[in-house]
Amino acid sequence: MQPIVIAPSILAANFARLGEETHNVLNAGANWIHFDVMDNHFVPNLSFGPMICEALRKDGVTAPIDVHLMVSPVETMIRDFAKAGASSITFHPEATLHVDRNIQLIKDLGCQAGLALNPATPLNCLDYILDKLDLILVMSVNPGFGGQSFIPSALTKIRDIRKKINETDLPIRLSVDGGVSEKNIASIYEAGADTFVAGSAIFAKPDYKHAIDSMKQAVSL
Ligand SMILES: O=C(CO)[C@@H](O)[C@H](O)COP(=O)(O)O
Repeated sequence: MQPIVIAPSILAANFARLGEETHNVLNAGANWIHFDVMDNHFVPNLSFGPMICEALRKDGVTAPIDVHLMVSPVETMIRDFAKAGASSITFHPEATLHVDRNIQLIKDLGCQAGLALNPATPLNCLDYILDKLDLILVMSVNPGFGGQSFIPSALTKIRDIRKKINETDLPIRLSVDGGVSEKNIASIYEAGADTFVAGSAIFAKPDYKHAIDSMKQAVSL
């Protein structure tokens, strides 16, 4: 298992003060910044693109930026986000005919490669590519919006993926995204996740440090 990572999703931040909000969660103890990219095509919502990622880098954000592409097609955005300073880039297998090629593209551009699985996406999408991945992102809500409730069947999926990862002996991260909070993070961790994406459970709280510390304490860090 990899060291625990708390990755606030800035989708839930105040967009009018995005730079300040990003620095605030990092100063409050966040390990990564999770960057949700929505295109109103693959998912029914529109968020932000590579220019915002680049602006955060120019504003002095040095922490890993974990880009989650909820877009189709993916190739152009992979190239643009790698250029804009993304550390990892994750896409959905349903968004492209060429999963293997796009994993390779991400790596060739110097980023870590991830695959995101929607709640109903079967695990056989990991066949033949598992050893090429740096990260698997389990969606515990249907993608498109923050503030939804955690879908309990995600716990079974996390356990099943953890078994697969452990069989490889590779340092593949298992990330969980959607409805993660200080109340359920312990059960998600026990199921086998090591990376926790949380939007409203952090940004809707008045004290980001208290919110992040509560999550870390719940997994005994
Ligand atoms: O990618 C998504 C939604 O599509 C997530 O990153 C959510 O934005 C997480 O938000 P909360 O469920 O934690 O509010």
